[in-house]
Amino acid sequence: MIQTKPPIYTTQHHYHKPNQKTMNNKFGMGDMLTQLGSLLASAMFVWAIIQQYFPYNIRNFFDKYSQRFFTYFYPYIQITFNELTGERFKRSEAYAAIETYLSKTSSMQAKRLKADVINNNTQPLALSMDDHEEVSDEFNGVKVYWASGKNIQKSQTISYYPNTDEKRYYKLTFHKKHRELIVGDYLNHVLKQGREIKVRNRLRKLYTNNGSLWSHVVFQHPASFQTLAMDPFKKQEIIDDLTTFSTAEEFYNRIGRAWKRGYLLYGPPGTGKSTMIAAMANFLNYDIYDLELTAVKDNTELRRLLIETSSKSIIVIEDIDCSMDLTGQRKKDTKEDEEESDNTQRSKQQMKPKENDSSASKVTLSGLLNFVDGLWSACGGDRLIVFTTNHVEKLDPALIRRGRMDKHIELSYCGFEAFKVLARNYLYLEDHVLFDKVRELLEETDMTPADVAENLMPKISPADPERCLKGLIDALMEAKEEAVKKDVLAVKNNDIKVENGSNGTV
Ligand SMILES: Nc1ncnc2c1ncn2[C@@H]1O[C@H](COP(=O)(O)OP(=O)(O)OP(=O)(O)O)[C@@H](O)[C@H]1O
Repeated sequence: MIQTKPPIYTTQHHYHKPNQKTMNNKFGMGDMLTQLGSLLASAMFVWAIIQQYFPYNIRNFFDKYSQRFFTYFYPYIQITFNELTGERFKRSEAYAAIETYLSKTSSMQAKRLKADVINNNTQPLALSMDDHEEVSDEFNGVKVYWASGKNIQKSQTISYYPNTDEKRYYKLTFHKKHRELIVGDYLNHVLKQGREIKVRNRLRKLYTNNGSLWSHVVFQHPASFQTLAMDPFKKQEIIDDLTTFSTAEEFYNRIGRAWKRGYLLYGPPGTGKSTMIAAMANFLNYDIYDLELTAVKDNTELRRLLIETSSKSIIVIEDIDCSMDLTGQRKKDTKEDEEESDNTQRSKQQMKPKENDSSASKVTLSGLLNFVDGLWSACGGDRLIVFTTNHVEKLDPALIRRGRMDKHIELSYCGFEAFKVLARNYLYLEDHVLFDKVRELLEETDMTPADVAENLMPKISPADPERCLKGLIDALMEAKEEAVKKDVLAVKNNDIKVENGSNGTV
């Protein structure tokens, strides 16, 4: 289908001369129409002169009436997408998606381009067309035109926002007979493609909250599922689950559920819970929102923070049992519980705000449940929420029931398969005569992947794998002896309690 370029009229200082041939074809070849065409062309010429040389208020006056006049004859439809929207002049998501979508076309067609560094390894520069440029695009054989523009408004007020007097926009022009296709399928295509390219190109961010405000740094963590030491079957199951989730937008729409998934990661300290979150973010190409609940004043602040999170992100609440009072359950903690908790747990408890502290967080379990179930679900886009804990048994069952925390993953002490991953990563070793000894010891004693990794860390350069393995074996034997000593001591203490008339339970 041959389509000619439409005459684009805008309220800007630039003017695209109409194509006379196009106009004649459109309205027939009769004399009268030819004359009408010339009249129209003359009118447009006068209008262009006014735009170029007349002061703002006169231009404004002419704009108002000329727009009405041209609309009558003009067979094209225009849609404007402004860059800044809303009260707080937030950058419009549609504008950003269009800019990204047009980047490739702009770099081929536009004469003046803008470049921005995106620090992406594969594509370091993002190109977009400069103001008052125009490019064409084709969709299902239909040609459309994108023009970039800028309105400069003389504002009387002092604004806190930078350059709010300059209002950029993209204007899409297409023939009115294609209205349905362009307004529906084409625009969906542009926004979807734009978002996808943006996600692929973006620098991912790690957000942390200071009270009710998010601040971010660039997220660059090298962890991946390849480097994560855990049982390969379990690992594959998680990878499959994430892949299914991230590509299931239509499925979630069809079954009428929000596109969300909750993960509960639990296990002793140093078993890789934080490392797994980083691997998940790298795998899915998602941002991370590391939510510090103890810094959140109340449920309202929590709601605000969560509403501000973007799609394609993982919202993480680490050590959930230490971050909040779980419906009074913690208040009922027995003395024994306190004795039981290990040093790490105790130090984390110290970080927890005191109950009579006026600055203490008033976020409640019900506030958190509301967020997991309702408010958060109302925000569009895909999001994962991940809770981590060292003490899964202390969590309120309501918080972690399926539907809220869909997948419960236990990260445990290092097994032989996990050790093999670490040996491959740290020492480039697939096999070694000492592996059997390591396997035997790992079956007999508990050592976290963090400790195993530390023992495999080469201490000299170039690395001596055998020396590292021997170091690990020594450490495992030491841990085994410690465990035996602890057991003996525990049995002795129990015996003493029994002698004193107590069966050891309080
Ligand atoms: N499964 C694992 N695979 C690879 N490395 C691991 C694994 N577990 C721990 N490590 C190593 O140990 C370090 C500490 O692990 P990580 O912080 O992920 O543990 P964690 O379970 O989140 O601990 P905590 O509960 O104390 O926060 C990591 O930097 C990583 O190098």
